[in-house]
Amino acid sequence: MIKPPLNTRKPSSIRWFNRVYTLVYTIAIFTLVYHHSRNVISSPSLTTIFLLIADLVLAWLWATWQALNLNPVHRVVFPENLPQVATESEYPGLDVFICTTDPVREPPVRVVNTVLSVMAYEYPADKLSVYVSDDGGSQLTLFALMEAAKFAKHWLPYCKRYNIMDRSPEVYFGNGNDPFLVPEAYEIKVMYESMKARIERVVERGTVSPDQITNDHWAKAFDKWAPGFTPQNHPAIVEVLLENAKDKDIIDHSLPNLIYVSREKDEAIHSHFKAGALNTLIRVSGALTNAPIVLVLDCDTYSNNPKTALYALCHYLDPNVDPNLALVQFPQCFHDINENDTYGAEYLFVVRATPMGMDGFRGTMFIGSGSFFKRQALLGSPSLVAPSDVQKTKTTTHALGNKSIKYNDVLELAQRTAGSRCEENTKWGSEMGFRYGSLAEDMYTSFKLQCQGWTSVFCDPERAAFLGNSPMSLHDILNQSKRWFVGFLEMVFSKNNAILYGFRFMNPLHALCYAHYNACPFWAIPVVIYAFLPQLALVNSFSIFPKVSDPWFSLYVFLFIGAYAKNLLEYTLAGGTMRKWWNNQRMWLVFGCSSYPFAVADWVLKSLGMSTIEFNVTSKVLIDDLRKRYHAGLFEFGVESPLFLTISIAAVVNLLAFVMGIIQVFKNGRFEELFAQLFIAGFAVINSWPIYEAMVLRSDKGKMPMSITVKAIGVSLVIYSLFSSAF
Ligand SMILES: O=c1ccn([C@@H]2O[C@H](COP(=O)(O)OP(=O)(O)O[C@H]3O[C@H](CO)[C@@H](O)[C@H](O)[C@H]3O)[C@@H](O)[C@H]2O)c(=O)[nH]1
Ligand SMILES: [Mn+2]
Repeated sequence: MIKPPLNTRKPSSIRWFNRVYTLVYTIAIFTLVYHHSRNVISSPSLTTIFLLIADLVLAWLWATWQALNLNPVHRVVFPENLPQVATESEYPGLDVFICTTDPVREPPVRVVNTVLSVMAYEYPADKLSVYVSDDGGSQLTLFALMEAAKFAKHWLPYCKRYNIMDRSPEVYFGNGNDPFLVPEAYEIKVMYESMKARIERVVERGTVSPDQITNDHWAKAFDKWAPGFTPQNHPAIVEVLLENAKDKDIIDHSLPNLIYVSREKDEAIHSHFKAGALNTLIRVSGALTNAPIVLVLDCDTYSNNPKTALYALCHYLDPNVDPNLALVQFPQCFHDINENDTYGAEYLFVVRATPMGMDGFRGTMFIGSGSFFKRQALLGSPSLVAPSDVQKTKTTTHALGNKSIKYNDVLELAQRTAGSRCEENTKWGSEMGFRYGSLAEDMYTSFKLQCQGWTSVFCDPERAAFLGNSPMSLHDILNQSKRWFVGFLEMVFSKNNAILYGFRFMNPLHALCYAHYNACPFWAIPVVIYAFLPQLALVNSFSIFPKVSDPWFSLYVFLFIGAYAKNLLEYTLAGGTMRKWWNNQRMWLVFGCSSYPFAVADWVLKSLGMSTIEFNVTSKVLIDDLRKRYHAGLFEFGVESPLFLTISIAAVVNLLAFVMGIIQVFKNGRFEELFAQLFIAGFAVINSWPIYEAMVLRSDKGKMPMSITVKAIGVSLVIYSLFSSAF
């Protein structure tokens, strides 16, 4: 008898349209390059050379993007068929890794909510362990987790009894779920609120006082914070807060393991940021529970669907599974994005379109959170670790046999593996575990895994599996993206880059997908050229594009409309709306004048040894005032940042050029010759509207700081006068 499937994979029907489009558009690009080359030869000038460079970079980025559209696939899972292949007792063990690093930017209450939401998974408790890595080495986080351990005894049975979907208590109680509908709800809500208040009090005070800990054993844990302990310099701490074999909830059911880990820190030794933290967790969990499947989460990405682990099993337990399957990736979705997604922060292309596209080759990227890894894959290449299916891998055993995970020898071993020197002269970070060398450790790790021969799949169920935090201020989002782009540049300029290394070890089309993202910071080149060159020529009445009646003009029209319309189509297919798409393309221009070029500058400074690269953690603090403005659809400026200065200069120059251009056309005619430049400046002006508004019309806290406005106008006038006779 044929068993019902656990999952299906179907190529998307849009792929044929994409392939034809790619072919036609490629011909158009070649024609344009021919046109430019001819111009450069017939009238060599900086203008023609810059235009050629801009379009060559655009062409490369466009071409690599096409790789993502050639074979997108849809997958569906059928968790209802799981009982046909495995009973609950046969499920593989699952170790969940949650990273946090800064109790100020990542409030412990939010970490606790993420922890509780996964502890409450629909998964056998004796197979589930939750590890929290605290890179901040903070008593506050440990205290919060102790509170969570107590509250879990009430929260977990409650969720399971009433089949609650929102298992992050903050979300559940904040969602307007009337707590009086379910008998114990009110009691649980009070319990949650008082836990939250206790945690927040401690966070406000900044220390944990002994009278706040009732459990003697737990009180001892704080002795580790001896004088001289700093987040950058302290011993390893491993605390088992809940042990499945011993701890029970209020209805006497066993609870999952809950373990706090803060790896040893030594200022002289590079921490490798999140990748280093995750590698520590691989070793610590290897010593304690050693589950064959590992779920990686950021501290803000709480579970939004208690069945997600079962969806992952639909791949791992499939009898026909590829033995090299290393990763089941769920999309990173976000809560609290505003109506029209002002900052394009849903990243629909990265989150949905790209993974589907890469899944058509040998697998999607790891995007940092919401990923179920096969532990084996993190321990070496398939040829070394002999891939097997996860069911056959031993579960819940550790290095010292089946002793309690609180047993001293076991804990000592775990603590040793969290030592700062235990990676010296090993393959951790190069051939094993999460890879070092890029701030985009997620993308780099999956790239290296896939080069070793491991594969991955993308799982995108209707209800989002996880929901995370997205920045509400423009400054935060630009800084966050700048970090990613520096990480991409580190990949481009490493010997393991997507082209030189990728082409040798993976399908070249698959490698091109990575090459596309890695080259993203170079968008800065065409965006900056197109943001200034046509405009400065325009104020001088100097025409740099073919006039409207010239046949070459129609090539430009085709390329512009073709690119934008296709982009809109792809965006809506990924689930976006027209308004969101507009904002998304605007953010691309904003990145082009800020985080892309700044990332290049950061990377150059780092390469010259003039600065060190830091992982600037994104703030997850919710500020009411800011939230209101964000939900009103306003851009949040407010701080004096060089990232705002460059976009402001571009906005002012474009406005100036557009106005001057119109005046000149009225005076001298030549509309046909200058139309393309007027159009580009006009397009930039429409896109820059929120910037003008923030400079002139707004008076709230999020407006553009006056100093930036003044500097932008000043610099624009200097640029204008410098170039007034350049053409
Ligand atoms: O030294 C560090 C720095 C960061 N983190 C953790 O890494 C996670 C991601 O950091 P965040 O500041 O939230 O970065 P984002 O830019 O929001 O994260 C995206 O980009 C990162 C790569 O730059 C990926 O690691 C993330 O998974 C992905 O969501 C957080 O849980 C941090 O606590 C550490 O554990 N140690
Ligand atoms: Mn984040």
